[in-house]
Amino acid sequence: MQPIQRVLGSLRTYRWTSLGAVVSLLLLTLANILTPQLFRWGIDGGIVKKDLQIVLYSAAWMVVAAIARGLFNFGQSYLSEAASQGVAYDLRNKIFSKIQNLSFSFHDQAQTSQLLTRVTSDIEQIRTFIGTSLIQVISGVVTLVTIAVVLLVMNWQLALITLTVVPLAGWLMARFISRNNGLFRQIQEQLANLNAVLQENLVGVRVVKAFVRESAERSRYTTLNDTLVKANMKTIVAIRNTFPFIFLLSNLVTIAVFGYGGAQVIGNRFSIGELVAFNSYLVLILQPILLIGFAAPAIAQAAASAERVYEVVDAEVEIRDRPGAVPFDTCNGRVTFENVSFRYPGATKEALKEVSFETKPKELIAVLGMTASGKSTIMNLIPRFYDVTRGAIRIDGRDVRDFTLKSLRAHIGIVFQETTLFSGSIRENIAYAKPNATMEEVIEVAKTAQIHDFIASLPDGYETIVGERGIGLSGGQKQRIAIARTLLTDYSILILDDSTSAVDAKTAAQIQAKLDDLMRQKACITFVVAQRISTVKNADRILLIDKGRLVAQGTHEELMQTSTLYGVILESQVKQKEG
Ligand SMILES: Nc1ncnc2c1ncn2[C@@H]1O[C@H](COP(=O)(O)OP(=O)(O)OP(=O)(O)O)[C@@H](O)[C@H]1O
Repeated sequence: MQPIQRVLGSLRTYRWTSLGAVVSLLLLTLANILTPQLFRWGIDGGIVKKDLQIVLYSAAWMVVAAIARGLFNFGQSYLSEAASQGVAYDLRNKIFSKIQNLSFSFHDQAQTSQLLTRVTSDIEQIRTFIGTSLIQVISGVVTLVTIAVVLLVMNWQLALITLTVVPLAGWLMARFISRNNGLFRQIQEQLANLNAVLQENLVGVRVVKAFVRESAERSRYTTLNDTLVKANMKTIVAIRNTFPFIFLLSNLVTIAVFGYGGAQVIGNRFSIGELVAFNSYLVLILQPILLIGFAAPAIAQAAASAERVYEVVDAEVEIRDRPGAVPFDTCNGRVTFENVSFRYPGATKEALKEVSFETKPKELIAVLGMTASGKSTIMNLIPRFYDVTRGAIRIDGRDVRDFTLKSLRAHIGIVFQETTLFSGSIRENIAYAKPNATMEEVIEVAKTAQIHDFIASLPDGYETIVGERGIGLSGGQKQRIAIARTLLTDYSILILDDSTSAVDAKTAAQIQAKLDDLMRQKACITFVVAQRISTVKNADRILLIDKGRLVAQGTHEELMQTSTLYGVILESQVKQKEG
């Protein structure tokens, strides 16, 4: 379906509001068209015949028409605004919940600034289209047709002279739009580019400063800003090249109407009042052409915006519940990777190749390997952030794809490698997945994550507000809050993906010691992507990953004996520690 048609279709939800807007618009047009007729009546029946009563009557009716115009104008703009706000509201909610549902693979490929533009400025374009451009076009067409009919009925010869302005002005407008359509699109794109640079700089302000790239970034922004101003100036020039001709045309037609109409008045074939009314219609008839002309590029922009918005709304949710999926409620701790191979969407190489292992209940599994060997990828497959390309992952013998996604993820507590905190208090951040948690519960997990003492030392304690990216906290503090947040969930499988990398070795060991007890009590199985020897030594089993393959597994002592790679990794870490 064409995007614009779809936008119009979404007005169905607001059918009565939209209908009200159109009815108000028709009444407004009627009031507009009646006014010159009242003038005609006042002049011909009143002024010419020296009948004061008719003059007063016509003046009174003109007041009524003016009030009606004001009312219908308000009604039309209020109702069309309400309908457009409603459609924008629905679209914003729809795209937001879609973004929430879309799989990791979508977010891997989508650019944040692009998504932001879709949710904000693209939806705004659609709203302007419904609230303004659409009404302009309907109003323009209705006014044009009605005035044309009225003029033809009043005096067909004069009407034909007057109406010549319509195709000529229409042609000039069409030429203006076709010549400048690319320019309008270019302006939109340049605005988007400018916003992208702004967003990048806001997010990466620290990097910019650290690399002393302020002036380079400033000149990048200024260059784009210049281009935008130049493009905007081009439209002004284009407008200057077109619109004076349209006004000239209208003046010429006014003169022609005055000359030809005047002659007809002298010949008593036409009244003065009719001539005045004709002239008023001439002014009225130009308006819709200009309005339709200006609405055209806005409609083209709205169509492009709608296409981008619907692209996200229609994007396929790759990871979803299978028919007949069952809830995941109990876990006995047997996680099986069965010849698992995985390739990231769009990637050329497999990130995991034929990985097979099986865990035993209550095991603490450490996953170790060189950087980019595939450790996080293994972790990502268990909660189905991605689905395996080949093979299967089972929990207690059942394929993870047979569980409902919601229940599966609700029972997997994961601490990501990169920490994201939300704006709000520390308490809110820790209780993110369990907003009704008691203060005791929050404090308990904070103690386990070795962050309670720090939080308690803050003037506002747990109510301290952290910025959208956790500004004001060190990397290690953020990581520990993230651990506390996960510990408060209803996990039975716990995944810690290098989650203490920014915490010092001593604190990490304390967290580990506390976690060991907890994990063994509460989790049926724990995976730790680890770099530290202490973690690895404590593990019941170590999975050694190299270039996407599981190359060895066993306890620390076993691997020390059997794996050269393990020796190499450990040695590098010992050196790192000593260093
Ligand atoms: N979202 C993604 N899209 C495409 N390729 C990816 C994606 N994430 C990771 N990869 C690739 O998959 C491979 C394994 O990455 P993974 O993050 O699993 O490694 P890792 O062992 O956890 O590394 P590190 O220790 O550096 O965190 C890498 O080659 C990486 O480039």
